Amino acid sequence: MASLSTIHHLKPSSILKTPHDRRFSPSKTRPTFHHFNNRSLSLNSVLSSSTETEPKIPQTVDRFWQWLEDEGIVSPKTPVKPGIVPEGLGLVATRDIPRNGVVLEVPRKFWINPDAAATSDIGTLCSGLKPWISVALLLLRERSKGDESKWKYYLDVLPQGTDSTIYWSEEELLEIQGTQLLSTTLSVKDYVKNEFLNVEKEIILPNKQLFPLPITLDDFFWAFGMLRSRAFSRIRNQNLVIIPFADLINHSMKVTTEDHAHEVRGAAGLFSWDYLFQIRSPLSLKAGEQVFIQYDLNKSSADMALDYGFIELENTSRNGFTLTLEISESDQFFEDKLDIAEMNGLGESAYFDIKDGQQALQTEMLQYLRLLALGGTDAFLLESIFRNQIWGFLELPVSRANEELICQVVRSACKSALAGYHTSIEEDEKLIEEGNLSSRLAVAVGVRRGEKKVLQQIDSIFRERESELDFLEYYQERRLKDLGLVGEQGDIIFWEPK
Ligand SMILES: C[S@@+](CC[C@H](N)C(=O)[O-])C[C@H]1O[C@@H](n2cnc3c(N)ncnc32)[C@H](O)[C@@H]1O
Repeated sequence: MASLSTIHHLKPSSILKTPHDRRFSPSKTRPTFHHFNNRSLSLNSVLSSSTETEPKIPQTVDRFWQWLEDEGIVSPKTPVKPGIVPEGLGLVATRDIPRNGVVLEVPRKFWINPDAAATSDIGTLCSGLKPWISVALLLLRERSKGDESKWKYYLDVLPQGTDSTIYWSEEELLEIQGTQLLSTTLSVKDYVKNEFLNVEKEIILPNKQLFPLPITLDDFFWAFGMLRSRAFSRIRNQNLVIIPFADLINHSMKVTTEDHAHEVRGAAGLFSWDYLFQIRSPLSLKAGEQVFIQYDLNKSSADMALDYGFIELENTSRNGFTLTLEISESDQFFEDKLDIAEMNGLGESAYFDIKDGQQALQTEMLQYLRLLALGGTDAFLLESIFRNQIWGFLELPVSRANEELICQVVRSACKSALAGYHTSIEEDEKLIEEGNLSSRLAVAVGVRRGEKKVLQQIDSIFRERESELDFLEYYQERRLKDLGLVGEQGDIIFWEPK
């Protein structure tokens, strides 16, 4: 049996990276949460002639609607109109719309995607750029053209930002201290900043005729945020496309399918035919009700916080925690373990998403954990003669020491991750119960509560396993059974001379 001392290289910190590994030192002032006024359109300055009872529609939105009409994208037959709704701008049914009824259609020439960037006046600069960067540059270039831009009226209704954590102040980020969301947010911000510095040096500064006005890092973040929150990604041939008008539709958890976007061929103006981006309503709606879609069933709460700036506070099934496991370079069996991991489609690091309520752990995660913990008297399994079988062996407990070690390591990593949050689950739940949280605080409290719950859940799975260590069947026992050397009662049958 392997003793802990023979596998001492396996410390919690070496296999399970927790979010507060990252250095983050926001200012020491207390966080203040403001409701973020994220739209440049001023709701009380320029108002249209909407009726008294309806929220006033800003003039920029009226002008956008007029433009859609002039371009033949909407007509009196269009069953929706823009409205001010709790989620910002949205689309509201003007008559009953059946489930799967067509809500809108937008011809290809208005789509904002890498093709549009390639055929625009910055097209020659875009070849070789990452698709999202070419679209971000197109948005910035068009915005700087003002009245000259083909998308002017659309750009005028875009918000200045969202509640995505990429826009949070340092004080606001303190509210997600210790979370994986914080560490992802900081990595994304670093990534966007580096991309900006590159694009500024290679594209923006050398092409002053196309980018006469300075483009700042904040501008670039604006474009990135618009893409993350508004682009459609799952229609045929379109991995990244902003569809003006269609992007006014908000998300609802009541919608449980993502089958709302279609690419069809049809009339695109008076005399032409083209591809149209079509949205069909996933819900049947009465006149006056808001149109909703499901943005993404697979996104976790943290993904939603980062991409859209909101979460489904009541829906805990999106809560999750990603365990990052790593084969330590200081492990004396590093090469063998890496070889085995790679033969089985994994690498030096592996990531496992654990969801709220998930009772059973992924077999692949247990295999990887057992591999990481393998050492001492179990190390013979790393020999090359077992190379093709070992992954199968690791599906089941290898030895008491190995299984005990994975329990200890995971539990201690969970404890240390839990210690990194500045509030308890109970405190978060009290805040949620009291209500009245600003939109950003609701995201912070919901995500940190969700992560902690999942960490507690992982800890309890391994606590239970720890209590079962004496009753599990291990590799040697299974081997003996396979060889017919274990009797019915688990007793070992010794060879006796006849
Ligand atoms: C595609 S846009 C939808 C139109 C947007 N409401 C607007 O005012 O332009 C996505 C953004 O709308 C907001 N949003 C959409 N659905 C929401 C929801 N269920 N709860 C809160 N905000 C939502 C978020 O700001 C999100 O980033």
